[in-house]
Amino acid sequence: MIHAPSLLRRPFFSSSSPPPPPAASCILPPPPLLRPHVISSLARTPISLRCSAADSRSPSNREMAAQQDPRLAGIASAIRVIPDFPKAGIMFQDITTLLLDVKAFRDTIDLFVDRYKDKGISVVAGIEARGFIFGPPIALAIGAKFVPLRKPKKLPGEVISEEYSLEYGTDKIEMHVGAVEAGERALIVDDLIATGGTLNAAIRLLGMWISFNPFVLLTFTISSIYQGRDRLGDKPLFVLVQSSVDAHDHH
Ligand SMILES: O=P(O)(O)OC[C@H]1O[C@H](OP(=O)(O)OP(=O)(O)O)[C@H](O)[C@@H]1O
Ligand SMILES: Nc1ncnc2[nH]cnc12
Repeated sequence: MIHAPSLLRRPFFSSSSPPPPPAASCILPPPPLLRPHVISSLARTPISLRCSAADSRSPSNREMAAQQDPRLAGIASAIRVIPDFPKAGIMFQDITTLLLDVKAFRDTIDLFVDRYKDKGISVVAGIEARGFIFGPPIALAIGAKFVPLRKPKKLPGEVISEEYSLEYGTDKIEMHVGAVEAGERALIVDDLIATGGTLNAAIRLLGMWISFNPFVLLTFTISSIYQGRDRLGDKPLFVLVQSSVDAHDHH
């Protein structure tokens, strides 16, 4: 069971040196609770999920911003939540339903592109597997190359590797040597942060080649973002929507 009630009241966005927020991201909010889909067997039951955004911490500002950008509600509601997958106690945030919703998918990409275009970003690094879905369209739209951060033994060339622990297991990601060069400005893309282990490993990989903090972004996250966010230290983190689910709210 996931319990983090006190943490849930904390700001979920942290950065001591965030990227300059463009207009769209400034107005992105953790607004009033929204309703994503929760699927248990064939039944859909709503649980709470909040739209969120970058660096706004004032509830009034956030609520105001939420009203200004209705796309977040559509994105949040397009993410399906499946309790106890792949094991008991995990509230699995399923973005495959978002991909079926053309508007929500497009809005997701557009929000990130609006935020990160014209920031001199030359590398978008996507984390396998779901970062491969969201990263390439963002990379193309902002004029950056795409670098896949892959699970072990998938890349044929010389690689550098980082191990990390997951919410439900351990893993490793690898990157081709030479895919990025010193001085490049990178954006790391994934769909979710839970413990933050994956994202931290990605940052360490990129950090071997890029001297400054890479920007990182997620399409949505779960309640344990607070732990994951803390593990990121002062790295800029951009989250579109945030769930505040309790693992057994649905029961
Ligand atoms: O913050 P963390 O605790 O590290 O967890 C987040 C990671 O877990 C998921 O990927 P997963 O490893 O399940 O791989 P997949 O995308 O191939 O399913 C998700 O897409 C993130 O990459
Ligand atoms: N709760 C969750 N939903 C989807 N992917 C995950 N990866 C780690 N935790 C996850």
